[in-house]
Amino acid sequence: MDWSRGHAIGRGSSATVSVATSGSGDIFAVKSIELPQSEFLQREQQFLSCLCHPHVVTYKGCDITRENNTFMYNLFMEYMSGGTLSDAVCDQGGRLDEALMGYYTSQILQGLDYLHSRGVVHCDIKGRNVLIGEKGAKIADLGCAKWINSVTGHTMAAVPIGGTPMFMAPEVARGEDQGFPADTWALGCTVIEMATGCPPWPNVNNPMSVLYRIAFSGELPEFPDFLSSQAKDFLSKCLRRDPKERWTAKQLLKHPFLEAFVSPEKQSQDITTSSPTSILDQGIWNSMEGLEIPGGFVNTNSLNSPASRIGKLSVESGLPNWAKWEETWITIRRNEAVALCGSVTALVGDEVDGDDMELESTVNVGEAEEWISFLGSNGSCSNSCSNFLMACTCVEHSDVMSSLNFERHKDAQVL
Ligand SMILES: Nc1ncnc2c1ncn2[C@@H]1O[C@H](COP(=O)(O)OP(=O)(O)OP(=O)(O)O)[C@@H](O)[C@H]1O
Repeated sequence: MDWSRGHAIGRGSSATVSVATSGSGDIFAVKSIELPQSEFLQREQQFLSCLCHPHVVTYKGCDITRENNTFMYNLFMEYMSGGTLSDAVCDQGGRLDEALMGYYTSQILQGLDYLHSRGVVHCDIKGRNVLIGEKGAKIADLGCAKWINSVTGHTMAAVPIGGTPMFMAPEVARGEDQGFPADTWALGCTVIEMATGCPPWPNVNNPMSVLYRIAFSGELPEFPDFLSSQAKDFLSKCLRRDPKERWTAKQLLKHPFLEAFVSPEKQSQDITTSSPTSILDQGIWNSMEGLEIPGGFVNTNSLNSPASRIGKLSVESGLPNWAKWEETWITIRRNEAVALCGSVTALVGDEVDGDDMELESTVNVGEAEEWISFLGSNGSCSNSCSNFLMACTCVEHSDVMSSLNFERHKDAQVL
């Protein structure tokens, strides 16, 4: 396909996303990375290319280009003009109206139900991986996704655990399993993000403590007080520590919190709405005006009210922006995990030879000390993968990427 790259619209931990135009004038999004580092993007391509659903971002092809003497791997997708769900929350003053939360939640769930019915676990559901477009929310970024064997219920290959620590389910944080229920947990966390503009564990600023808390504390994220009882009940069905007790996407679609948004007639009401070009377009709100929801009706005036604008300004003017903070976290990828696992084992083992000391000195010293004291108080890293997960997620992305030589450690074994 003949196409040209436009300006960058987003950057993730692995790739850059730009607007692009085809020879025939169609606009789409292209996610690109240098070919030698494109393993994860190619993985995403393998998933996206066999999926097709109104609430999963649409695949449009892929190619390899040569730009400035560099080979680039490019993945084409539909362009989602409204940005991410996290951006939408921020734009609305750091908190979405409950009706809008229900609207987006039902759409994410429809996408999730489809993925699960095709044997795919997304593994990284969060506001930043949900994109907003003309017809509402679509699930994006399948870079961490996995196939589940429908007979055994386990992943098809021994794929290491991935995702974003704040949104990880307890069994994932412990390194035990990452199946469909892990997506349900992450969805519950995303609902909290929509309701509060904050991460599900807002008062913990040490990533290692967050993972420890998720894995072993027995606690649940706090449900926002101001939510309706139906919204809280919905959260209680997503956020159950035992994955077997969590509701499936199909069950959740029937929950009263979402009733107004997923019944066939309301769905067709959604589909026949005019097509706003972004989350800020009045059309999307107008289409929901007066829509009956549990506990009342959608009042879209509140979305553009002075209170909402002041809220937005207050966020812009310096209240904590957790999304920015979150950018410093690692999304655990296979190679990084293998490399870091080796590193952490070396750090906590008693056989710290010269080589390992050299490695230790490349890690942020304060955090390395935290690893050691944490791992020291929780047994040897070699007992399970979970401790390594905690350790590697406590390192800031920039520190790790710039200082650790992954090549050197790629032969380290996942324990
Ligand atoms: N189809 C799209 N349309 C519009 N913007 C997009 C699209 N895909 C991605 N973006 C933007 O690019 C950003 C990065 O995309 P994405 O999350 O897929 O990259 P990534 O490298 O996989 O990120 P991560 O750090 O989550 O692994 C998104 O947060 C979003 O702002």
